Amino acid sequence: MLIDGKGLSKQMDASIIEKVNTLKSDGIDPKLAVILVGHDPASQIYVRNKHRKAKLVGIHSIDKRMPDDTTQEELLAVIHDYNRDASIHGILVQLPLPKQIDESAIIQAILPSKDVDGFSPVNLGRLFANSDEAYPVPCTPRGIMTMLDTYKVPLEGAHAVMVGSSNIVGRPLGAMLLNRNATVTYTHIYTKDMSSITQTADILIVATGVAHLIKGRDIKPGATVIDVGMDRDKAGNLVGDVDFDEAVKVAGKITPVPGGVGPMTITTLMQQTLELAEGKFSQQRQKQSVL
Ligand SMILES: Nc1nc2c(c(=O)[nH]1)N[C@@H](CN(C=O)c1ccc(C(=O)N[C@@H](CCC(=O)O)C(=O)O)cc1)CN2
Repeated sequence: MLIDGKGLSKQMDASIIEKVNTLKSDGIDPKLAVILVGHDPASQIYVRNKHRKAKLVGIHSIDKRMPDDTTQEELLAVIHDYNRDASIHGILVQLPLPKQIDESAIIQAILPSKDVDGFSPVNLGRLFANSDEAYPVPCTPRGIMTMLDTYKVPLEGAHAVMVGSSNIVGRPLGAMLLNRNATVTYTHIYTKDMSSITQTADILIVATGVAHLIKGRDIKPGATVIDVGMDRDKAGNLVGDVDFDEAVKVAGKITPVPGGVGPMTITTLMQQTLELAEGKFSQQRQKQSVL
């Protein structure tokens, strides 16, 4: 069965539009600030798509562009301005950043209460501690959890194997799955005999940036396969980290590339901007819902 991230994101958009309208009728205008430093071609596309989606759902978005040679101090000054601006509910800095800028210093400068990407150490700490508070979480992992729940993939007791342990996807997603009582194995570039581990996964999540790394033989029959990769094949086509033509014959459920995880990331960003504007994350001791 195909897990249709694109279709699901469209359904979610409709409900976000309704909630944004309700919020606006209460006098609150949800506002998202998106900061892009430099001219990375992929980042320019993702940022353009974020503004398009924001417009579609009625969220006001600020399109802040800064040149490639922006200094860390200049970027910090913009973040501090946005932190102080009460009309802005969510702030994100598109990653990756140019080399002269320390990514972690930038992420830490965003107020945790406006951290719509869920990357700040405060919010990640809450996630890894399985805190009872409500807090924003990284959008790609949350979008994947929404897909798993929507397609009724059992999590409790399932063996979830992460291939790739990035701060944006692998690590936080492993924590979310652990918080839902899955048995989580992280694998990475130093893992020995990776295939013997992936073959035991009930849920296999692949986020490595290596085109077609995972073949049919690496997958347990009937497993759910989530492909976070966005790579180019020799002909320049967009492909995933999973060899889809092989995997689809073995997997029980599988996400396509494109049209799987990517669209859910952007819709989840809108969902979290809305929730920040609603004040959901300022209510303490409210159990985090991943839906
Ligand atoms: N500040 C952030 N930076 C980055 C994040 C993030 O969540 N926050 N994630 C990625 C990039 N990203 C969002 O920013 C992103 C990547 C891809 C897609 C997407 O919709 N992909 C489509 C294909 C698009 C294409 O044709 O190229 C798909 O998979 O169908 C959305 C968001 C790194 N940086």
